[in-house]
Amino acid sequence: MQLYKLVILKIFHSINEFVATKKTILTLGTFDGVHFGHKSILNKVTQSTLHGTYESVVLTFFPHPRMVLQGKKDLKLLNTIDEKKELLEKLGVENLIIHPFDTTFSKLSAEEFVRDILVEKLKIQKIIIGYDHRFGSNRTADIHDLIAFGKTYNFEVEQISAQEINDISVSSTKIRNAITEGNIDLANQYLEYPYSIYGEVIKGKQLGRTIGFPTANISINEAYKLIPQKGVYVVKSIIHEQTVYGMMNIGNNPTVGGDTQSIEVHFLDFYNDLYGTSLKIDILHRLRSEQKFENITALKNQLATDEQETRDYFTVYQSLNNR
Ligand SMILES: Cc1cc2nc3c(=O)[nH]c(=O)nc-3n(C[C@H](O)[C@H](O)[C@H](O)COP(=O)(O)O)c2cc1C
Ligand SMILES: Nc1ncnc2c1ncn2[C@@H]1O[C@H](COP(=O)(O)OP(=O)(O)O)[C@@H](O)[C@H]1O
Repeated sequence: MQLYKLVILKIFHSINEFVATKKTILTLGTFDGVHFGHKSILNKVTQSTLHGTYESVVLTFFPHPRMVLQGKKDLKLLNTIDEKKELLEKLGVENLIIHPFDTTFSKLSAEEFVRDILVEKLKIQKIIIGYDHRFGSNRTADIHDLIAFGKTYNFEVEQISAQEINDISVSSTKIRNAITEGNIDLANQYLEYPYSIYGEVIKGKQLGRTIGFPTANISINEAYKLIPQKGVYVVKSIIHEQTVYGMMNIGNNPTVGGDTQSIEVHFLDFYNDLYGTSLKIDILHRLRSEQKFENITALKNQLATDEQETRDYFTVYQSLNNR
């Protein structure tokens, strides 16, 4: 049985901010999605610190090294930093260091990184890391070097096997691809939680209310957040502590001549003003692709059908979740 310690995750925005009070058990990585594969590594870290002799640390970099070193500004990720914080806290991680990756940092030699950062600053007792991890400027050092440094500087290295690494990288990519293709059910299976978006409700064209389907237009702050394929989805949210169900469209609203992409949710049996509210929207299931209708009446008819399908979905969903 897996034991968990209730922790409040401490966040550090740089390695320099972190002050170790005990020796640490550390892992290093992006952990995009914090899916089932990542959880097996993170559980190794938290289980090793369960008895309080050591403290757990996850070291991650933001911006993502690929954004900095390869100029990949269009890199899209499953989790925003805030989402990742929440997911790591649930797993019982005690410390998260989000270090700003920059070119100066990337120029540290392997030995400087190990000696000055891992040993001196982060006080590692053990590092849990993939067998293929490379580090130091130009990625010169590998796991064998790390094990050798461990003997010099007195820390343990626990390797994650090729099989486990393969599962993890395949699934992060698989989940991103599934979401890009609109296959949200598959993505959610891999994630073991519903993929979600988070943003503020902003003003739209004020058209929704005139056709009987007001929609909260969601504005997402993080340009790097992966948005699912255009289309209509069944969603769930919590508004003022109440669970609300809804249907969401991601698209350009071609029927009303839209050219920019919007994300809008019509909540069922809900009648309040939401402008300025921040909402987390859990995306549960895809209903259909976005279509250009002949006229507004045809769009309205389709929305009524979508509403019925959404209600049917939640009838089954509730009976499964109340068992
Ligand atoms: C569940 C749902 C499905 C939708 N599907 C379509 C669609 O297939 N084609 C389309 O042009 N617009 C679609 N819309 C968008 C409507 O055109 C949009 O809600 C309306 O233009 C109101 O926009 P507003 O909130 O900016 O006033 C959909 C909206 C919702 C909530
Ligand atoms: N059931 C509902 N679902 C979504 N928004 C609702 C609902 N009822 C009221 N609202 C409010 O109405 C607004 C949407 O109305 P709408 O006419 O579509 O305007 P806009 O184009 O500005 O989104 C939402 O932002 C929210 O404040």
